[in-house]
Amino acid sequence: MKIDGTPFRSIWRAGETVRIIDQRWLPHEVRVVALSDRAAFATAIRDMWVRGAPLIGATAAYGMAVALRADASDSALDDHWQVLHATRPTAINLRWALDRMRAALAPLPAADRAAAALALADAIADEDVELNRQIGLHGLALIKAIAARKGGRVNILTHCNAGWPATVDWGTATSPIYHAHNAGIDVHVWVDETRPRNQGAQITAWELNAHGVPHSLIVDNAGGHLMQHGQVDMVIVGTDRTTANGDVCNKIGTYLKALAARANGVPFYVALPSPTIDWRVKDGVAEIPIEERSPAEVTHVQGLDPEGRIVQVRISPTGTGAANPAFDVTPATLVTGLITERGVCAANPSALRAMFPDLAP
Ligand SMILES: CSC[C@@H](O)[C@@H](O)C(=O)COP(=O)(O)O
Repeated sequence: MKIDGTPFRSIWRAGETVRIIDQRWLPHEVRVVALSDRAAFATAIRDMWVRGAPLIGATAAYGMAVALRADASDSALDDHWQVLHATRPTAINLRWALDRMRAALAPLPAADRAAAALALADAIADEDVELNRQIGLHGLALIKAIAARKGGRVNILTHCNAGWPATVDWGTATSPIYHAHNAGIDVHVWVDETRPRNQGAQITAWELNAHGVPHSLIVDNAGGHLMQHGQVDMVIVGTDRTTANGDVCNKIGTYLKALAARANGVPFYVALPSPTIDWRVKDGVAEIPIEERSPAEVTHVQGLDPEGRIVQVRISPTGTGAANPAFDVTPATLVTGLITERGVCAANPSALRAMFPDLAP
């Protein structure tokens, strides 16, 4: 997508150098940084310079490629896998990308691994762009149908940032929105701010603004009220891990939106590329590891001060503790449909298996 008229991806290569947008500074500054060794890649994923399930996967792939330049032995291949895999626990794309890299590289002579790894990381990044573009086309059909039925503006609620900065390009939840907007459909997006880190306020609002998509920022608790008053036509969110049964794990608060959507008859869609499916997991609530992040993300908020400095401000009493589970699981029964690169399917095991017979074990 474009920033001030210039096309950008969230991660890219200039020669041998891998660059990212350091998302900690959005929306106030577009800061581009180069990641030059394994430690830098691990820090960038763990400390959320990059975030969003598909981008975490692509970054890990490039991290493996850069790490292999320093040491491409068999034991190093496993060690790079371990270090990069330990960065964040919930998004399955991380493991998917690292497993794919290791499986392709292990049979090669050590001397050939680094170059092959870079080419494979490029392929993973390019594939992600295409998967998300396809998701957009399938989601577009859903939005078109609502626009035709309703005969006016389509109001879509989204949570967190499942936009282009969470992927390599297009986004998952935002791809149908961009496609609809580009096709001339009048779409308006309710953007949940998404406490505690405010990915909605900081990143989704920024990218929709940059592309000229009408949107309104809302506090996380406003969605139910808007649904009760007929102001939400559909919900589209992303996911960090989707089980073989169709449960979806996404940013904390997604589950409450799904409950409110069900109570108000609002369709609740989840957009995902197939690498986000964890075929080994059936029961999302019981089996998906939920990342617990720093209490400081809850007790403080980050923003720009009048002098233009990014600062953290305490909002709770000193001494008050905080819990910070970063994700929750929405059971498949609350999901209207899964928007994948191959089409829209029901969130149940047989529909998922029928959509991906070649991937399901
Ligand atoms: C297309 S991204 C889907 C999800 O990864 C996204 O909704 C999300 O929850 C991101 O969480 P984050 O903690 O910012 O990495």
